[in-house]
Amino acid sequence: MIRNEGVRVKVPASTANLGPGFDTLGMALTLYAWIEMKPAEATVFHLHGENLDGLPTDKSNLLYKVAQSVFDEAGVSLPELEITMYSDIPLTRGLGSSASAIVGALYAANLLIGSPLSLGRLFNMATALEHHPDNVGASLYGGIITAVWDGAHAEALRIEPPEQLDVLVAIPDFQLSTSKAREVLPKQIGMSDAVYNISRASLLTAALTMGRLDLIKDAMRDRLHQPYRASLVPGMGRILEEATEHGALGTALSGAGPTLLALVDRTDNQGEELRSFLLGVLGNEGITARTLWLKPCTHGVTELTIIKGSSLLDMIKGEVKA
Ligand SMILES: Nc1ncnc2c1ncn2[C@@H]1O[C@H](COP(=O)(O)OP(=O)(O)OP(=O)(O)O)[C@@H](O)[C@H]1O
Ligand SMILES: N[C@@H](CCO)C(=O)O
Repeated sequence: MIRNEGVRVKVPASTANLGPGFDTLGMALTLYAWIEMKPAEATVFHLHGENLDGLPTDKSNLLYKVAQSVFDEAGVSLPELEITMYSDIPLTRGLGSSASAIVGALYAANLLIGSPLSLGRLFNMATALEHHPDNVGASLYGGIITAVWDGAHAEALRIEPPEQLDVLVAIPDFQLSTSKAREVLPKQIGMSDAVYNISRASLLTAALTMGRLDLIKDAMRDRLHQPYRASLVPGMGRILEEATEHGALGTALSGAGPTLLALVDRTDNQGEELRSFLLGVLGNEGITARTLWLKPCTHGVTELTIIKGSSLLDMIKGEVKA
């Protein structure tokens, strides 16, 4: 059943590699992208907002290719689409823009043909495309995600985020592609670093599940990727070492960076000191950045009801954006 009137979805951004959980622990964030998809006579794109500047507006666009992979998987032919997107998620900054685009397009395309594919199947397809189950799992299911991927099959469990948890992100004014940030990683690591991370990833998962925010400081530390990526984000080393003295529960490089993320308990913290610390350290390195206060997003990608006569942009203007 093809829904000729089209479909609209809202998909959250995500942070991956939460602390020691490299390629494993992710969290959805209250920062969003919106996608509308309709069958059309000829393929056309409407990309709105500065975050989508420069992306292709033809069939080479990721959204189009992802939608076609859903139709192929379901045995449906729908070669021409009208795709509209608006995004508040900055591109190539470590906030999962590619994962949210993939998850949003998979979910919208599946809705458009009557939802023949299960969420689990969409999760597998998304992971095969993105290779990082923590990013796509968070955008798909919401909350905190612990995920594994063996190259063919992805599994994830969702953890409800502790209510008092807030997230402060400092987003530098430069882009850092995931592929470039992966090039600096070693091919092999030593047993002591493996144990260092596995123990902390386990502790962090349990601490977040049980609301033990006091354990985050020790549990957030990492030796698998952050030390190697420190030179790509000047100031990061100091932020990771010292932010807990300025009100953070713990800090991490968000995804492949360059965004830095701090978990915060706002019930006993006003946050301004931490914000100034992050901006000050980056500023000393000559890096301009902006900060956003976010929350963990408790829901994943969702369908929005289309009100006749109201465009996607009208609908977004009516929402309070993060
Ligand atoms: N809406 C979109 N439409 C088409 N392509 C997109 C869209 N969003 C992201 N992309 C593609 O994904 C690339 C960014 O992916 P990359 O993995 O490097 O960064 P990220 O997903 O923003 O951050 P991270 O994966 O570290 O969290 C963009 O350069 C672009 O090619
Ligand atoms: N886990 C990936 C993040 C991609 O979003 C990396 O750090 O390379």
